[in-house]
Amino acid sequence: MTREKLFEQILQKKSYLCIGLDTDPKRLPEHLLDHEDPVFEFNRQIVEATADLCVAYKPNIAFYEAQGPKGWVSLEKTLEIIPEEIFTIADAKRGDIGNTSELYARAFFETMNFNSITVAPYMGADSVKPFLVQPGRWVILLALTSNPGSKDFQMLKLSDGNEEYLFEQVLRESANWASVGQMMYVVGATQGEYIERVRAIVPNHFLLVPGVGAQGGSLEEISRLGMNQQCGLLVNSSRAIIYASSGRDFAEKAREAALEVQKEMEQYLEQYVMHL
Ligand SMILES: O=C(O)c1cc(=O)[nH]c(=O)n1[C@@H]1O[C@H](COP(=O)(O)O)[C@@H](O)[C@H]1O
Repeated sequence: MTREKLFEQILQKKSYLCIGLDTDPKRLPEHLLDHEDPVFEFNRQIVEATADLCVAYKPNIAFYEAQGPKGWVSLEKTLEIIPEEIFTIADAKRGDIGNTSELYARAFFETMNFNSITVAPYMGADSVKPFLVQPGRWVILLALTSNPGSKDFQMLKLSDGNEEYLFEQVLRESANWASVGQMMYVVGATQGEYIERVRAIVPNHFLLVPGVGAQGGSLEEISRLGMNQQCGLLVNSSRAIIYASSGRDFAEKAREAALEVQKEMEQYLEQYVMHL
């Protein structure tokens, strides 16, 4: 998908919500357990209830892999029922030596038809470039993650006299690997105080922002400090939406939770993005 198409969808839906399909078989509503593929049935109903409110879905691959072959089947079936205009993210956090990354790219972009994949930058340019060979397929590179451990490496100060954090060097260097039409960055919503430093280096890139909802990040802060002229944000929420209820009304409650976020996003789009 092109950046223009993504922005078009954001304007049309007045939303930059990404819903995380982190579907844990242990958290499925009981009445779904009789279905042949309960995980798929759960996803199907979530997608049906929320597709007009979000612009992206992000299945976290761990939730599917953990179930072995049947998990991959649930994932493929889920991908097939996501409407074509919606951006899809394989949250797989991959990256390896070149020829291995090529196979990861084939797995998620050819065997499966994802628009994008999350990739770890630690192994450097040659581990990321194999994901960038097809136009319209995106790399979403981990820059400043939402978890407490982000301090362990990403926040280390480099000893080159510039007083930069390691995550800033990751942004600066990797911005040369692809255009703004093929690269996005993960920046946690819990990292609001650093968002201006991120935008100083990558003003035009889209950022995938997880960490609102269950992890407590502020949608208002990330929107105010992180938006650019093309919105430039995809804000993910997983548990707070898909597990809004554990009963028969789970899809309806997921819709209500998504609608609440979308309404707030509509306000920020009007306030901060001039195009509306
Ligand atoms: O790459 C990610 O999506 C990601 C990066 C990060 O820094 N923090 C983070 O929480 N995530 C993912 O975003 C989702 C957050 O889920 P909730 O906390 O339930 O909204 C999970 O799938 C995480 O794996």
